[in-house]
Amino acid sequence: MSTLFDVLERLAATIEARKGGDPATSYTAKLLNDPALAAKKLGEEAVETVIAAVAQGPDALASESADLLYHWLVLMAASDVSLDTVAEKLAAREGTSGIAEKASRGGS
Ligand SMILES: N=c1c2ncn([C@@H]3O[C@H](COP(=O)(O)OP(=O)(O)OP(=O)(O)O)[C@@H](O)[C@H]3O)c2ncn1[C@@H]1O[C@H](COP(=O)(O)O)[C@@H](O)[C@H]1O
Repeated sequence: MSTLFDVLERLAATIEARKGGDPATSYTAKLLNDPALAAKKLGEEAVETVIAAVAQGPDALASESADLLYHWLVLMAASDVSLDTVAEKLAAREGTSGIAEKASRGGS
């Protein structure tokens, strides 16, 4: 069975390969050609994920999460943000509690 990480890696490669593709035959290419549309779709999928979490149950939440991750990967590609850069940001935060980090910014 593929892990989430395996699937995301394959999906990211598929998305990358759609750059310059035909928007008439590839939904991914359509979004890659229009980063604002990709961002709008990600926002919609985020809202749908929240609704699934609070009102639709685990299976719907899993499906909406898959939509969310796909659209997030497309937005990263459309905006030329490498996944390695996101990984660096997360790695730099490892071991730092969100509560401590917020307090260091004067939050409560
Ligand atoms: N994982 C996905 C994936 N998840 C969701 N979607 C599409 O995302 C679109 C938007 O989802 P919505 O829930 O908003 O559906 P909708 O209401 O019909 O969309 P709108 O009318 O609002 O635009 C739908 O058309 C889904 O089919 C995806 N489209 C593609 N992929 C992957 O990307 C690959 C390449 O796709 P193409 O570039 O289209 O060949 C595919 O083989 C898949 O692996």
